[in-house]
Amino acid sequence: MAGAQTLQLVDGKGVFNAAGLEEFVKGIRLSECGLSYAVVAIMGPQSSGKSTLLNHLFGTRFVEMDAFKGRSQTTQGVWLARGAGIEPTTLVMDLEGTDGRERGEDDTAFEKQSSLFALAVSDIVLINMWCHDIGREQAANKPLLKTVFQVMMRLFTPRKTTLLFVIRDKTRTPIETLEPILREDIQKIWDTVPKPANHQHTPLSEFFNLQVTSLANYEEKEEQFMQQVGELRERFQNSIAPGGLAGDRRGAVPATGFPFSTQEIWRVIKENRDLDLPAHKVMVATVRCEEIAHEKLKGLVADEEWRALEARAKDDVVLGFGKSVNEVVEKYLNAYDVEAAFFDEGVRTSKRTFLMSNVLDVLQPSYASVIGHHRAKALSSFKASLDSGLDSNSGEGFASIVRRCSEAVLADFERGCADADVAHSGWDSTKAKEKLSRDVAAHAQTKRTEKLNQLVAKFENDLEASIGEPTASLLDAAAPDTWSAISQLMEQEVDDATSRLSDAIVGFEPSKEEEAKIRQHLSKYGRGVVEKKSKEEASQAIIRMKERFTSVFGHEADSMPRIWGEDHDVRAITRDARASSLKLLSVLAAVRLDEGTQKNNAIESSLKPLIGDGPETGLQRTLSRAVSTGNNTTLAKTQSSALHALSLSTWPGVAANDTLISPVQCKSIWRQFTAETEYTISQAMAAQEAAKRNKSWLPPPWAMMAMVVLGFNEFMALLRNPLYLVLIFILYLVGKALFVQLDISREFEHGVVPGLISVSTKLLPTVMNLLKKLAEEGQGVGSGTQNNTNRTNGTDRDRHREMDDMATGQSSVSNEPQANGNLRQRQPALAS
Ligand SMILES: Nc1nc2c(ncn2[C@@H]2O[C@H](COP(=O)(O)OP(=O)(O)OP(=O)(O)O)[C@@H](O)[C@H]2O)c(=O)[nH]1
Repeated sequence: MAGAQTLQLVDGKGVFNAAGLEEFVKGIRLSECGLSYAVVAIMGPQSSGKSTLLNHLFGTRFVEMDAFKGRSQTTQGVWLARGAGIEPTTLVMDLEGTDGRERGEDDTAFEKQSSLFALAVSDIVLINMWCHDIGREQAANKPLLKTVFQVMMRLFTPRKTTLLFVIRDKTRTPIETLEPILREDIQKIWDTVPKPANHQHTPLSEFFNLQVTSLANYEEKEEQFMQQVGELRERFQNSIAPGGLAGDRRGAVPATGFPFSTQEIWRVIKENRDLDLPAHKVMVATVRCEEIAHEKLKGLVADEEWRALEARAKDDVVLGFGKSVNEVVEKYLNAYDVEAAFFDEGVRTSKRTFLMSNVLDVLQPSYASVIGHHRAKALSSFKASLDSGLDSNSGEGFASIVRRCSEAVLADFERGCADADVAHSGWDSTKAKEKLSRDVAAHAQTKRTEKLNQLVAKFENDLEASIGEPTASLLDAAAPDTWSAISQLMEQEVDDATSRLSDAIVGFEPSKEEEAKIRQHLSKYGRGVVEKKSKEEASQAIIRMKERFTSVFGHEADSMPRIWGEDHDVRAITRDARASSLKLLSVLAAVRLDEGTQKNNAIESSLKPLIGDGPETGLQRTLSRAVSTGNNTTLAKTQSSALHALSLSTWPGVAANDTLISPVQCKSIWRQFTAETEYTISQAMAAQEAAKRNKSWLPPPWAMMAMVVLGFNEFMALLRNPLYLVLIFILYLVGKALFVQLDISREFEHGVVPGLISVSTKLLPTVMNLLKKLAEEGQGVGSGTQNNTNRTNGTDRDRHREMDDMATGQSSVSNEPQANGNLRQRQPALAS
């Protein structure tokens, strides 16, 4: 039924074709028109040639009644088409006739509804009327006009719609005569229409712009009709321009809101409610602006440029982020502005704000991500520049490097934030900057602590070296002022170290408290080194004591090895050696860095009675007797009470944590020491006895005389036969060799019987060995090599040395290493 550009907007049953309208609007691209479009509607009696007029006037294709079928209703509901060749875009609405017989009296309601709809939507309403009805009381258009004026009151605000009365089938009466009569008729009708109180005195001209035109009979004077229609058509060109047919129109709805607006108007009309056009306009603006805002937001979210920015922002800093984002946002805001330009300003602005807020919601995560990347980058840049500053050894202080680097990265970060700034967002990077500052400060603090610790550790190592070994050496010397010397050494080294450390930490700009704390730590550390070294030495007290004992016992005053002779007083030497070891024990017993000498003397005095203590060995008993048989008989009592004091676990006047070896432990160590050194003493005594024996190897003079007298014949026989001499010499050599090989003097050190037994067991193997050596030497004589000579020389040298040993009577006891070896071998056995 409809042509290509014709739409049944409201059907005969009053159903609004919203989907069709959307399609229609899209098809004619109405949304691009803004406010530059006009809406024209036609009202009038049924079959009064409305459709015919519109089709000729606007080039539309509304269905016309077939002239040969008689006058009956052809148009039902409301139809819509676009006027062809009319600028600006003109929408034309053909309404159902107002007095149609087909609908009967009940349909008057639809007449009212469609009339109200046409008045609310249109800028120009054509009132089609027969020329012969003008001035007639029963004219067909009178009820129509009444209806128009009545419903107009329900629009609240006049739109200043142009009512163009088109007088059809114009007679010979000139229009100039007809028009006043028509206006008079219209005024009469207006006056009779009941009005609300606020419009009681409102003139008709306030609501309508009345225009009148006439047309010749289309059926009879078609040519004239066509000419007049052509002239009338010209009046619709630029109809909305000032002075045009709709130049005075008010409250036009922007083109993009037209479909929604018309639909809403029809809905309100159908619900038989009053149509508040201003409120409707705001409502349409609200809905449409919101739609446009959503549309633009959707466009931005899907925008390729934005999506690329968003993807990059996730991974890294995006240079020029703010600028790029602003360009994208600007594009969509401008589009919104263009589309929403003709809607109510208040609504438009508020929805723009709403759009911007939603846009910012979309942008915010990416912005936050970019700022986060800038922050992370700034922090790592700070770390790198700090490390490089510290490694450069430029002489710049730590605090100064930190200041320089942090200022640089914070400035960089601020530039990054400015670069990422999104216009109108109001986003503040202060918090991010504060967090960066905190992170930078935390890292600097960590680094500072690390560097300070390294520095302090270096000084600790220095102290360890400068105090540790000297302390050990001083303790080993066990002089009377050992502890005051150690204390002095410690203070001196700590003072030196703290002074150097103070210079070294200047660059860290430490507070006075911090510096004092570091100095205190170093001082404490120095003391700790002494204590540690002392503990180490104390743990080896028994070894040190034995070394000391061996050293004193086995060496003369001039440090030469002692060769035990008859004139040596073993007891006195033993007492001296033990006293020396006891002194060492007293030094190692406790740390005495404060008033060391006094405490040292007190401990030494407490330990002195131990000289008489020890296991009840033969030697010990001898030594005890030596002490107890002295002139002072009260010595034993004094020693007894002193020994009781040695049963305590701490030294008087010495703090528990300064105690290295408790009195009880001292007692135990001493007991072990005396037991383990006993063998050395007995060895010395044995050596002394042997020396005595060696000295008296010649027979008595009477025996020598007897030998001369009784052996005179043998002596003479020897003189007569020198071969005996050679034989004797050979026997001497063999005997001497056996003497050396068997180490006869040593074997007999422990008595004659053990010596004989030992020598008898070794004799045969030694003789065999000697013979073997002689045989080997006999074979080697012919070759006469240098090696043999050397070996012989070597053997001679050994022999000479052995003979020298025999001559000097040096014993194994005087050989210190051997003695120590024997001592060590026997320690476990003694201890057990
Ligand atoms: N007398 C006269 N008849 C006309 C004129 N114009 C059209 N007609 C005839 O009137 C009849 C109805 O024409 P339409 O244009 O269909 O009239 P309408 O008002 O649109 O009819 P509905 O849509 O049914 O209300 C047709 O037979 C036309 O030829 C005219 O100017 N004068």
